[in-house]
Amino acid sequence: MKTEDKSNMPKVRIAVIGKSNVGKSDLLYKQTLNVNNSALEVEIVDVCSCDVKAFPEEAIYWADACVVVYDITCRESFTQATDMLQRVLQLRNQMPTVLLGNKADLEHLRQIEEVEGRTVAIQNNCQFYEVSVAENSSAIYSSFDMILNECRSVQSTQKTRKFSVSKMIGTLIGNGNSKMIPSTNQGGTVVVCHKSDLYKSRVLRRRQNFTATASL
Ligand SMILES: Nc1nc2c(ncn2[C@@H]2O[C@H](COP(=O)(O)OP(=O)(O)OP(=O)(O)O)[C@@H](O)[C@H]2O)c(=O)[nH]1
Repeated sequence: MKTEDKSNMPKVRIAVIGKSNVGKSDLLYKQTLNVNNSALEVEIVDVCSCDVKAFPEEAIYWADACVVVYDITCRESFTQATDMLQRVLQLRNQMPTVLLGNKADLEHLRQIEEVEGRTVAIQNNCQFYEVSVAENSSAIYSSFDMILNECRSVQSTQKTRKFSVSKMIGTLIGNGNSKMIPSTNQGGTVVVCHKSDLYKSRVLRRRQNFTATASL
């Protein structure tokens, strides 16, 4: 793909968080996305094992969406995921978020019933899936499709709002002629502060240039 094409591509940044050993890295390496034919650049940060004490706040501000992972065979990972989910939504209550219960292939070792995960997700108003990265379950793809679609719908709402703000400012400064006012945020009417300005890479491993296609 040409560089200029890529620079115009919508971008989605996803933070993946959860206790150590729940399968975050495997989830990312195996992930491929292919929904319809609209290009979307996806940047994923695998936030190395973290807990609420060392909560990756910067990554949450940087991201457009968050995936919280636990291991269905480990009660502690579920407790941590629950705390982390609440913390994420305290910081960014409108952020598209999904709770994933991984290692669903290890049914005989299960410590967390599916209904427990689903209940926490409902209480926090986020999506929930049980998946098995080992078995490459289709729920992995459904969860990422869902989160990308949610992000793109948020982004398109934001674009509409920016356009409206430009027009409103034009009206306020007494210039009703839309030809004289930039209809986009170029030309200094609206300053966009990128979340990446808030982001520091110190505590994170970045997976860049992860390109996917998605719907909308
Ligand atoms: N049975 C089974 N094992 C899995 C699954 N997903 C990951 N694993 C295994 O779980 C272990 C931990 O996976 P990682 O991807 O390294 O976990 P992580 O969350 O990135 O761990 P940290 O890097 O310590 O944060 C590895 O041995 C994986 O092979 C799964 O769906 N089922």
